[in-house]
Amino acid sequence: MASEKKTTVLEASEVSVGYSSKKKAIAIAEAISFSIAEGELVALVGSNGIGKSTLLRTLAKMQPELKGTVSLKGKNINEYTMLQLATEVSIVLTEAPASQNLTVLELVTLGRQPHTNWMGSLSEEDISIIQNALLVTNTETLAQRKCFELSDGQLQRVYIARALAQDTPLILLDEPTTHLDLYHRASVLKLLKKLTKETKKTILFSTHEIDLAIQLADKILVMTPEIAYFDTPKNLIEAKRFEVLFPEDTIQFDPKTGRFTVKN
Ligand SMILES: Nc1ncnc2c1ncn2[C@@H]1O[C@H](COP(=O)(O)OP(=O)(O)OP(=O)(O)O)[C@@H](O)[C@H]1O
Repeated sequence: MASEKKTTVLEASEVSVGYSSKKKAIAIAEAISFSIAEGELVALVGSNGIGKSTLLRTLAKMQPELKGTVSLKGKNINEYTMLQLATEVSIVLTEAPASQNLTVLELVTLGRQPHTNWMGSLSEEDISIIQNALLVTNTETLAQRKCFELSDGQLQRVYIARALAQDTPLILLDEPTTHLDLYHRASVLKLLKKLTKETKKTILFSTHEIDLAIQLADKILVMTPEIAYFDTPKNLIEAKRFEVLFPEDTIQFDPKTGRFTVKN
């Protein structure tokens, strides 16, 4: 049987990311290339400060790329207006938002903004999408609670619900499992996996949970100071790409278990 050709959703070609001041541009990570297909769950891993958040913000056009091209469904992201982009990409960042005073329902409803008319009134379809976002993230019982009352794990699910309410084909998440215990880390990642498989959404998330990413992600983008590797977990393990992530005198990667251990 011929294998189904998947549509490419997000592509980066020789992209450099970083920050520019008046005088000069400072590149944080360079020559990043990858191609992510519809329905794929992709993890972005690398040590602290390597540039994961900077890359995610660049992919969402929140800051310009320094070099190279980011394409969304075959079109350069710079050719999209911000409103067009808001119907294609949602991004969940780690910073605590100013919106903690909202109820869960209000925050998730905000996700519909790019789709509603200028008065912001909700159609039946909007309401049904919001209900579904609450349902699949298991947050419907929290709907009337204020966001500041929630635990980190509950809040993380609410942010995912808001991204789902935005109903974009591509979702970018910056460290969705920070501050969560092992059970909730695994549940959030399993939820992301389920969404990619059941709704064909494409999800790229940054994480320090490399062990879990190896088990759950279809592909992984491994950022190292020299180069970014992009492949399936199996191929990356075989090519020994995880060994270079941390100083080997402290942390060792075991290719048999796909886990890191502390070296005594
Ligand atoms: N607004 C900014 N201006 C200049 N440099 C910045 C800015 N924001 C971040 N940086 C620098 O860019 C580098 C990459 O930061 P970034 O937050 O992208 O890393 P990260 O891989 O997400 O790290 P972590 O795993 O710790 O969250 C860091 O050296 C950081 O100090």
